[in-house]
Amino acid sequence: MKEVWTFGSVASLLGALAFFQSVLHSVLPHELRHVVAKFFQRIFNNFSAYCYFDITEIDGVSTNELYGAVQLYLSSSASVSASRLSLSRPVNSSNFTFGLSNNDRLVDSYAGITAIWEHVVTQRSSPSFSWRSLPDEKRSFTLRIRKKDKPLILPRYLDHIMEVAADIRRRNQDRLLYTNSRCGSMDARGYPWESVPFKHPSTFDTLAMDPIRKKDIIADLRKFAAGKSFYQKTGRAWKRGYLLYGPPGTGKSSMIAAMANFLGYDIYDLELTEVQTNSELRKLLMKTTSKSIIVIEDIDCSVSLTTRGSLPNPAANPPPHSMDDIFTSPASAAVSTKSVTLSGLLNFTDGLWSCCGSEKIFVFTTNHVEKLDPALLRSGRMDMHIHMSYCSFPALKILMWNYLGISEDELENGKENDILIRELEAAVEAAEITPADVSEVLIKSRRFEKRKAMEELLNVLKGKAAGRRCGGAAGASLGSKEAEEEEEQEKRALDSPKEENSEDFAQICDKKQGKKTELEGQTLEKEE
Ligand SMILES: Nc1ncnc2c1ncn2[C@@H]1O[C@H](COP(=O)(O)OP(=O)(O)OP(=O)(O)O)[C@@H](O)[C@H]1O
Ligand SMILES: [Mg+2]
Repeated sequence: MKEVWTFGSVASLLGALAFFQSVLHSVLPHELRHVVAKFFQRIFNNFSAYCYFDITEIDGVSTNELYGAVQLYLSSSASVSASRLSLSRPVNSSNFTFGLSNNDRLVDSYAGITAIWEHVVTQRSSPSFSWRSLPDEKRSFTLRIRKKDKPLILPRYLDHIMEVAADIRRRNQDRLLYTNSRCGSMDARGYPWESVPFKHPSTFDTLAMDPIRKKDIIADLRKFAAGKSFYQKTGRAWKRGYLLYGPPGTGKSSMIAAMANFLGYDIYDLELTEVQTNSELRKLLMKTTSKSIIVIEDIDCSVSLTTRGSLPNPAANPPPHSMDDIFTSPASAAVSTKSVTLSGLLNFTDGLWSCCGSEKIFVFTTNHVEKLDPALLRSGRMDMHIHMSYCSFPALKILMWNYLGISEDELENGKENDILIRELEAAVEAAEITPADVSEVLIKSRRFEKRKAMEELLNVLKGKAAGRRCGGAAGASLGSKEAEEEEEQEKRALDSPKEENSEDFAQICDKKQGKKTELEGQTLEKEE
């Protein structure tokens, strides 16, 4: 009886409210109704324990970055807790992203404080005049938190959301490879870089090199990526430089790809010959993002970088006649304002501008380390010098696994009883063959069964070693003990980057240059 009475009273109350509302609608004009509604809303807000923040998709006429970030951020918690989700796949991404459905809500918590998110979607009422076409729906997120919690979490919570969203975006999106091959021109948005999805499959697992050195590099990268507080505490810019040097085909580019895939960073492949001035170089740097690897390949071939802006001597340095002269003449490189100079490049890697953004890795590669200016190699600029050398047996084991599916254990354990494996080990060390050449042989012999493929490889390695021995006899200076010692000294100097190493390195270069001139002199004498 009580229930019927309650139901009856609620029904009559609702009826009275509807009647009252229709009377109000007919008596009060639209503007007055709006004022009354606003008044009641204000009273409600004053007495409510909550405050509300609307994050609209379009802020005026520009897209609101925070809306996109919240959408991504909520997608990470939405996938586990909500029952109805929206699904999307962004451009360049190979992953799906979950999202909060229209007019759904979700409870999140940050630092022990509860935040309630609602996704509000309404139809855009009247098509107002706009320079750009706006979507039919008006979308926004509303954040509801307790008024007393507002000062505790607000700026930090939003920063946290931006960070998480950037992380999700990076994980979902494939790496991007940027290039500046546009000759300094910009795109419609004033951006000097062009990008394509970066799909290089090289990883540290597939990279053939000395396993101990590889471990060192991985540890160094890991330390760098997790070193935010270290760099902050020590007042150092959060960046690191790697110099990769060695003969062609030893895996320098593959190493860069492996680094990018390991860290999840984008790559900026800087084509230095396309850059006309130092200021253009700086602009390019300013437009790179954090968490990226900036690569200059074959730095010795890019531009002449052997002088650091010394004063011009017109007699010794005649003015350049062609564009080629500008790039090839060291002095003109310093004099001309129309070229990148060594000091411009040093500023690029080390100056104040190099710190715009953070978490940046610079990688230079070269086949001729002796041609580089020691200033480029000093520690702090190029923190780690990595020698990519000819294929060793440990590297060969990795390639055998990559191409033939022969495991390291199989080779290591079989070595005692299997002469073929022992011969392979000796031959690969003697052959001085690059991993690229070994890869080619292995690709060709993949059609054979494993044993036959190994025999094929052994034949090639033996042939190469024999060829080297013959070649070595002709070029006596190459195989001499003195030359070996020199090479060893050079490696030592480069592998342990310290400030003094630049001097060691300079001495080595001078010595080498001296020896080269001496040899050239001898050859000339002989010819005469
Ligand atoms: N260390 C390596 N591990 C695995 N594969 C390698 C290695 N070195 C070379 N290769 C193979 O050889 C190809 C060429 O190697 P890569 O381009 O990395 O050499 P590079 O040192 O950059 O040569 P260059 O000096 O000519 O630029 C790669 O695609 C890869 O297949
Ligand atoms: Mg390369």
